[in-house]
Amino acid sequence: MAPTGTTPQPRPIVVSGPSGGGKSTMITRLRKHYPDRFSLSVSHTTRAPRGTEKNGVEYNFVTKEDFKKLVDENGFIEHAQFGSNLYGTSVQAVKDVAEKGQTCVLDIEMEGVKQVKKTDLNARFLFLQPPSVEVLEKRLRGRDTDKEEAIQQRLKQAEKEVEYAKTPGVHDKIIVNDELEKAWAEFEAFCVPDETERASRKQ
Ligand SMILES: Nc1ncnc2c1ncn2[C@@H]1O[C@H](COP(=O)(O)OP(=O)(O)OP(=O)(O)O)[C@@H](O)[C@H]1O
Repeated sequence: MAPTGTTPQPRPIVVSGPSGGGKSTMITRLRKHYPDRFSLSVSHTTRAPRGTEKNGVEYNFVTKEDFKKLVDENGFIEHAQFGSNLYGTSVQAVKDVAEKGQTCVLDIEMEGVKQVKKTDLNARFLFLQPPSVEVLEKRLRGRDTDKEEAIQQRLKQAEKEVEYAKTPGVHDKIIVNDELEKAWAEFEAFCVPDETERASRKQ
């Protein structure tokens, strides 16, 4: 149910951490157990809708002109170009989730975290840290999704992410993703602080 009157809107949760740190693993699990409570934001794109895709559902479909205008207005948390198309997560898209009474979960990298901190989103910040560079490398290889060059690049970027995460006050919670079940329990407790609610989650 959408919040009314003085009911505070759910605060977005920003999940960051090195690529391969386990963000997708945790967020997928969270959404499976709490499908009505958590939601992802709808991204903007300048590519054309495909098939049955609807504006505002799969994406917010916009023109290049409108996209660039929003960039100039600092309306994006993150944006990037893939091929000839632009994609981005807007501040408003995150607010839209909160306005529906759901907690928006954002999976973003360091620069995005800094950007969120400049907004009025009042987010909570969680950092997923791999136990070591060696373990991270093993997981990235085990995932079998990246070429060698991409793995090396991700490991280099990981060092920067971990360094930034050491800045006092940047994150509300740092979880070392060593043993999956232990990390999940900490992750779940941060996202759903209420024990009773956790006890009645969907299986
Ligand atoms: N605690 C864990 N123990 C062992 N393997 C794990 C653990 N957590 C995640 N993994 C595995 O590590 C790999 C990377 O995890 P995942 O894809 O969730 O990372 P990510 O942070 O979402 O990465 P990206 O930012 O690149 O999307 C996956 O194959 C996942 O199954």
